[in-house]
Parts: sequence; structure tokens; C-alpha cells
Amino acid sequence: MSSPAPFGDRLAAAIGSFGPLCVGIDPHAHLLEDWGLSDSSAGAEQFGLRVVEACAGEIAVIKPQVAFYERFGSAGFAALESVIGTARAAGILVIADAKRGDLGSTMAAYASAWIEQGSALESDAMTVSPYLGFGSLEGTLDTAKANGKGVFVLSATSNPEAAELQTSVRDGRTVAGAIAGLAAARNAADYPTSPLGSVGVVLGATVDFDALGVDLDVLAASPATPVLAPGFGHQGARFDEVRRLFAAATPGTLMSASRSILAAGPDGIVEAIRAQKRQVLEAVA
Ligand SMILES: O=c1ccn([C@@H]2O[C@H](COP(=O)(O)O)[C@@H](O)[C@H]2O)c(=O)[nH]1
Repeated sequence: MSSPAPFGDRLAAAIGSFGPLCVGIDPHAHLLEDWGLSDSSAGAEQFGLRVVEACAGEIAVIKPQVAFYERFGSAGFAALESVIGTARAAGILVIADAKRGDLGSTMAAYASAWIEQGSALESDAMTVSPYLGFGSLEGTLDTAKANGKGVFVLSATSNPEAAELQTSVRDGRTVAGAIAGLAAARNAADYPTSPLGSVGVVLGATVDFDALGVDLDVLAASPATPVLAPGFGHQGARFDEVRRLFAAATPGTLMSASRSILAAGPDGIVEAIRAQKRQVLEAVA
């Protein structure tokens, strides 16, 4: 196995070249219909490949939502393999939004599926859930490091129902804040010389981080902890608010949008991506 550069280094370079917009690939049934595609694995593959084609040479990162491929079973996974492989061959970083979480030994199998070099679904990073304990992710974080991959741990998610659980307090810290702190500590331990670590957190752009107890300064400290921030566009967050929302953590924040881009349809997708990229670049200039 070759030793590629750490994911955080590759992410920092990609953001430097293309900006921090992450394009989500979510082939909802209604979008497949609007795009003139069948609600099938073949339709989801064509949809994903068209988005990848529109992102090539323009966009740093794509985030396929695994669930929308998984619903077609083995054919859906084959379609996703094709979309991921095509994107990576085009030089686009891929975050598989798989949100896996389980016992450490089972997490090892998920890590092997998504972030091990040479696996069929090999991606550059994956999303994981820490709700079986941050310690259950240790092996996954080791696999990521050994393979030059990234992991984004759910901390404060964008859905309103999440606050009930994620604001629970123990030892004076919220669950969301504790998870963000553990991710930052792991970056300090494993990636001390990188400007951006490879252990990221998911922080919804719809969230009030003060209320959630997430200390953005901890995420900004070197090595910075990358932030995957869904919630822009369809869920209501605005790109021009990114500095107010993410404050010191803004430079390591990937702004993710899916439906607000994908709604442009196959003929409008290139211009929609370029327009949102322009807005994102203006917001962080
Ligand atoms: O906190 C989270 C974590 C993940 N997501 C995912 O991001 C996209 C958002 O899609 P939009 O169409 O831009 O709303 C979707 O795949 C979610 O599962 C999230 O929204 N919030």
C-alpha cells in the first residue's frame, strides 16, 4: 500500500484551488423524475455522473448521499462505485455520506468498505456517527490515518430534532461540544504538522453553536479540525453568513449544498454549480 498525503493536506490543497463548496449528490426520486431519469440504479448512476462531469475542474469535493444509492440494493452500490470512481479519477475529493456507527469491530468492516485503499467503494473520507461512543471510532481513525483518508464525525447536525440529544450535558459539556473537542484532540495527536487535520466534524449550518456548546476556537486551533457543514440552500442557511456562523473555524469549513444545486436540472447544473461557487468564494474572500 502506498502512503498518500493525509486527507487534511489534500483537502486544504483542493480548497485552495477551487474554494470550499461541497456539492452533494442526492438522487431523490422527485429529482430523478425532474431530470428525465428513471427511479432506478441506472437513473441514479446517470444523475451522479452528470453532477460529477459538471464539478470536474470546478469543485473541490463532492458528497454522495449513500442512502439514495443503497435503496437500490446491489445495483445501487454498483452505481455508486461508478460515480465515486469517476469523481476520484477526475481529481475530485469524495466524502461518502454513509453515517456509519457501530461497535469497534463492526466499524472496522465499514472503514474497510469506504476508506481503505483499493476497496470497491474507496472514497477520500466518510461520515460516521459517534453515538456508540467516540472510542468505537478509534480503529476507523487508525484506518483513515494509515490510508491517507478522512473521517467526519457527527457533532451538531442540521436537523432540528437533533438538539434534544446533542445538547445533553455531562461533566459540564454538551455531547456536541465533547465530540468536537475529541476530534480536535485527535488531530493534535495524529496530525501535529498539518495545517488541517484529517478528523473532521459535521456541524450543520442551521445550528446555533453557542447554544449547542461547540467551541469554534477549539476547531480553529492548529491543526485545524475540518468542518463539513450541510444545511446551506434548501435547509435555509446562506453562504454569506458563513463567517458569522463559523467564526474562527471558517477557513476549514466545507459548505455543502445538495437540493439547491440539483434542482437546476441537467441543463442548468453547470451554471448552478458555478453560481453557488461564486457566492461561496465571495463569502470567504
Ligand atoms: O447534519 C447533517 C448531516 C448530513 N446532512 C446531509 O446533507 C445533505 C443535505 O442536503 P440538502 O439538499 O442540501 O438539504 C443530505 O444528504 C443530508 O442527509 C444534513 O443535511 N445534515
